[in-house]
Amino acid sequence: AYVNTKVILDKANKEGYGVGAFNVNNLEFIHAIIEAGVEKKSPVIIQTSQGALKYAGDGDVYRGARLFVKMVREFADSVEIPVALNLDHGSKLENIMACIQAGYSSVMIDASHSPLEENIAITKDIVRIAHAANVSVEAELGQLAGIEDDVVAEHSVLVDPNEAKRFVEETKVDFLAPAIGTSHGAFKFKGTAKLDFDRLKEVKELTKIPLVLHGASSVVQEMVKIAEANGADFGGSKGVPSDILKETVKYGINKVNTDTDLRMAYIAGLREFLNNNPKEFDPRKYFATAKEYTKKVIMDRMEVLDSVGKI
Ligand SMILES: O=C(COP(=O)(O)O)NO
Ligand SMILES: [Ca+2]
Ligand code: NA
Ligand SMILES: [Zn+2]
Repeated sequence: AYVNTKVILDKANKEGYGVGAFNVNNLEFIHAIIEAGVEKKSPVIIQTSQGALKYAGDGDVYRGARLFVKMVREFADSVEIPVALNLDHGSKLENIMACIQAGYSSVMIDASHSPLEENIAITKDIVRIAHAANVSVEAELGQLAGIEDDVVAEHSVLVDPNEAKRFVEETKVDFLAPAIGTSHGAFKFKGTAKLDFDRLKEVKELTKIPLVLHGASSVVQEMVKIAEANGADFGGSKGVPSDILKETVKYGINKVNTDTDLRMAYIAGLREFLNNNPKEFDPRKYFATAKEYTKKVIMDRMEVLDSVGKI
């Protein structure tokens, strides 16, 4: 069933487990996510970046938003598990409005690189507009190192728990993404993975709402190795280990943003298939292994997050 993201995350918050929020750019990744959710009887959040709207709409973000709602709703309405569709890292009003108008379950307004007062003001406006259309809202406090669509942050700026309390009270935002040391992509840590659990615990204590972990991919080495055995060069890649991910869920993370792990699995399957099947040119064949590997890492993640059976 197609649901509001709040339905999925309020339950996860109440019962203390995590739900994967999986990024997609095309139909094939939607297949992997839905199949994994059905097999594991797990809720799923499917999400698209602003770039995905442009990509799927072939340059038109309004068309992209409508297309994703139609594709996701079609699958969601044909399965029992709860499925939500979220705009990830919305920063431009045009993309946020396109998604609200198209019927997304939720939108993220990411103004975390702006001063606090500005982030509060913008988020307040989006919450008012989105709630009027029964769409829930995610916002972010602090900054992840690395690149977010069009914003480059040299280093991460960790969340201030007291700012988080004020932010949630003033904006009435539904979900909050506190920066606690992760970053996007496949190269998250130079040395050992270390997140600021104390800040996370404080943010949860002070806000009580569902929290979101960005940059949460583990960079599954099994997939990295298959990709590298078939020509990829992902040297130095490192993500959030599963045991650390479990700790973040224990301390209050409920939405776990996962993009890189799906990309790694997909490219591993694609490279392996293409190298082993020089005569094949049917996309339904050469995308099959890629989907299977992607579905596998999603199902494994549902076990780690403890969202299995939670429908
Ligand atoms: O935060 C993410 C995804 O992070 P990863 O690169 O770790 O998958 N999307 O908003
Ligand atoms: Ca941000
Ligand atoms: Na998001
Ligand atoms: Zn993110």
